Amino acid sequence: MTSIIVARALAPAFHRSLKQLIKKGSIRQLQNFAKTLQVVPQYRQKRFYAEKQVFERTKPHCNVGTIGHVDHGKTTLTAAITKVLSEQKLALARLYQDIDNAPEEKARGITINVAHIEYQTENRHYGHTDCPGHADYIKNMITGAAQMDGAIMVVAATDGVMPQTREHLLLAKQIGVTHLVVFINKVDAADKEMVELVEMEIRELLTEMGFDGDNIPIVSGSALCALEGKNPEIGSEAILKLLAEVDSYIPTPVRELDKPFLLPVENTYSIPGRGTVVTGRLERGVLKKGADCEIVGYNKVLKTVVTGVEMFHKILEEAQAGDQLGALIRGLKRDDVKRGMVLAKPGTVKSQDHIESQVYVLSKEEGGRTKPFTSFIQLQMFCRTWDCAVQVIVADKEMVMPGEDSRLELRMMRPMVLEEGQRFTLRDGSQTLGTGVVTKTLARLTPEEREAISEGKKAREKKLQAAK
Ligand SMILES: Nc1nc2c(ncn2[C@@H]2O[C@H](COP(=O)(O)OP(=O)(O)OP(=O)(O)O)[C@@H](O)[C@H]2O)c(=O)[nH]1
Ligand SMILES: [Mg+2]
Repeated sequence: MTSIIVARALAPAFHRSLKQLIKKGSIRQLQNFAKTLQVVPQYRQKRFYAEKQVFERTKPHCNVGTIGHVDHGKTTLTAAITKVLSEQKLALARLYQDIDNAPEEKARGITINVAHIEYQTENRHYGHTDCPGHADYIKNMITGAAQMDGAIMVVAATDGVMPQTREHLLLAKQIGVTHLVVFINKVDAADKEMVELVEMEIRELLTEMGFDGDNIPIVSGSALCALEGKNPEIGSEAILKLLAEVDSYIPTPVRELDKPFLLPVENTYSIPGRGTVVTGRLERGVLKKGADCEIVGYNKVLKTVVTGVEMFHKILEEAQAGDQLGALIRGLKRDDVKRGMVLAKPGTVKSQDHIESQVYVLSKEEGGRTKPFTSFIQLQMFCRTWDCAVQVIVADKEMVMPGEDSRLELRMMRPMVLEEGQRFTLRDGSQTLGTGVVTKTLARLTPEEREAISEGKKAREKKLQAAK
């Protein structure tokens, strides 16, 4: 008791030294220090973070999340994972209530309820997303509020495959989450045959949807038992088995630095005596002085060489993804290059003017439209540093209501650099209509089709006139 009182009194000093140690100390020193802090309750949490800070640099990071039908146990499983890992000091145990009452987040004008949880296994560090409701899953996946490198799909043995199991799976597939691990939950409340039947049903569904149904790992257990510390064989052991599968089956994403460089052009300048400079934030890769590159967009592909890279008025040998930089380019005039174009490694990007996408349309409360829309509506698409007029074809229904998601075909007035998985915003005049992700690039538009875009625009204007 006395030691606690003394330690409490010393806490501010501890905090200062902790900061110092995190900056300068060795791992051993930091861990010893962390042990001392264990006696002070308010520092227990800090201790975890102190350790985590040490671990973080040595483990690759991976983003996952739980998906699946309502009430199948996603949140219970999330809580159970943190509980089981906390016993190995690899996570902070999070209560079910803490996860389920996640604070609201705003992503591009859309309110999403989503819990971001953190834990680690021996091999990796994880960011984990759990959403409290179906609508939040849809929004979260489309807007990328928490981008998943892989997902844990939860199916209750008591129910089997249900409508939202399918829907979340379909959406995952659409937006490019290809690696899944399945957890059959609530086996404490189902018999063995039932569990086997559900597993067969899941494999069939996965295959039907184009996933690797034969090889995707399926683990069965009970999240509730794990959370309550009962029946370890279907409780904590099943959780550890699940995590081992997640560790091995979901690949660590390729670091952005390993990808070919790409710089969306924000501005162009002409510097007397030196040439043209383009500026922007390097989205991925490493950009070095002397690199051959292509500048693509607005129907042009310009070849050039980067003759210098600068950041904050300092010369750099190489810039890395995330850097805000200026690149001096050879042989091009300032007017050749425009904001919205992309500077990239030759042959790695392509212009598109026709795509398929999955779009979430904002509800009225989120600042979106009050009325539904149908095909041939003309909108403005915003992506990276460019924007462009698009014609919309609603692919999967008659009309789209505010607050719904839909598959939209977009026909663009001019070709710009676009890739599958890229996110964008659609606006209607000064109002944001929705946000989406490119799911497929389609064949380039023919001149006739492009003509039809402007005709469609005229037709729509006529219709609007008539309605008035
Ligand atoms: N018997 C049993 N019940 C469980 C198990 N896991 C979860 N439950 C119960 O199932 C109910 C739903 O669990 P949640 O974790 O809230 O489910 P969810 O998938 O997060 O639900 P939503 O977020 O509403 O979609 C709760 O009453 C849990 O206690 C389990 O392993 N066995
Ligand atoms: Mg939940």
